[in-house]
Amino acid sequence: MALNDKTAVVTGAAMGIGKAMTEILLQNGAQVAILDVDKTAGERLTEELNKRYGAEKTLFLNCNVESEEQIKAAFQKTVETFGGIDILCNNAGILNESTWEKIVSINLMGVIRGTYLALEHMSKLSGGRGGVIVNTASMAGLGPLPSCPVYTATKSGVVGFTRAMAAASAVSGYGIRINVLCPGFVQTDLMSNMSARLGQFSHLADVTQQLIEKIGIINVSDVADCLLELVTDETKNGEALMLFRKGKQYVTFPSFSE
Ligand SMILES: NC(=O)C1=CN([C@@H]2O[C@H](COP(=O)(O)OP(=O)(O)OC[C@H]3O[C@@H](n4cnc5c(N)ncnc54)[C@H](O)[C@@H]3O)[C@@H](O)[C@H]2O)C=CC1
Ligand SMILES: CC/C=C\C[C@H](O)C(=O)/C=C/C=C/C=C\C=C\[C@@H](O)C/C=C\CCC(=O)O
Repeated sequence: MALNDKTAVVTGAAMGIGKAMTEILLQNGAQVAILDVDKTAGERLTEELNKRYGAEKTLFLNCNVESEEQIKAAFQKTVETFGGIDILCNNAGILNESTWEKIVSINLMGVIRGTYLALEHMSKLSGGRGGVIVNTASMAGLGPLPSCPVYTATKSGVVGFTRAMAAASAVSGYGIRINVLCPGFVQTDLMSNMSARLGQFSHLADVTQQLIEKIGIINVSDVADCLLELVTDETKNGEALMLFRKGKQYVTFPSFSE
C-alpha cells in the first residue's frame, strides 16, 4: 500500500510510540488524524508537524479511547476532513497495575472499540474502501510478565482479538487487513517510574529490571519502522510482529484448523 493521500488515524499519538508512528506515516505521504487524551501534548505535536508537513496533512482530535462517543466523533471528524479512513493504529495504552480496571478499559476495550468503530468507515461491506488496522500489543502479550499481570492480560487479549478479527475480515470480505505489533521494552515515558507502575507487584521490580537488561531497550523509531512494514505489505493479515534489541520476528502460533 503506497501511502500518498491515504488517511491514517493514530490513537495515543501525542507521545512515545504513537508520535513515531505519526511521523513515519507523514514522512511516507499519508495524512494523519492525531488522537490523544493529552490535549496539551497533542496540540504541541500538531503545531510542530504542521511546520514540517503542512497543516493540511494533520488533524489533532482530543479523544479518550475509553469513550465510545469521543472515538465516534473523532472518526467522523476525520472522515469529514480527509474523506475517509484507510489506516488505523490502535496504539493508546497505559501501564499501572494500581489502576488495573483502567488498563483493561484503555489497552483492551479501547482497541476493541476503535476497531469496531473503524469497521463502520473502512469495511467494503459498509461502503468503505478497505485498508489496514495495526494494534499495538507488546511482548508481554506473548510471554507473561509476573510483575504486571493485568497489563499482560490486556496485551494477550489484543493479540488474540487481532488474530480473530483478521480471520473474520478475510472470510467476511471487509477488505481490511488487521495485524498486531509486539514490541519488547521501548524507551518512552511508559517505562518511567517502573516500580510505582507495578502496584502490589512492586516487589518484583528488580526481576523486571533484570529482564529489561537481558532483553534490552529499543527506540520508538524501531517500532515505527515495523508499523510501516505491516501497513504497506499487503500480504500481511493476522500477523504478530515481535521486535526487541535482537531484531524482529513474525510469531508462529499453533494452528488448529488443518
Ligand atoms: N514503552 C514500552 O516499553 C512498550 C509500550 N507498548 C505499548 O505501546 C503503546 C504506546 O505506549 P508508549 O508510547 O510507550 O507510552 P507513552 O506513555 O509514551 O504514550 C502513550 C500515549 O497514549 C496516550 N493515552 C493514554 N491513555 C489514553 C487514552 N485513554 N486515550 C487516548 N490516548 C491515551 C498518552 O497521552 C500518550 O500520549 C501502549 O499501548 C503500550 O502498552 C508496547 C510494548 C513496549
Ligand atoms: C514491565 C513492563 C514494561 C514495559 C511495557 C512493555 O509493553 C512490555 O511489557 C515489554 C515486555 C517485554 C517482555 C519481554 C520478555 C518477556 C518474557 C516473559 O516470558 C517474562 C519472563 C520473565 C518475567 C520477569 C518479570 O517481568 O517479572
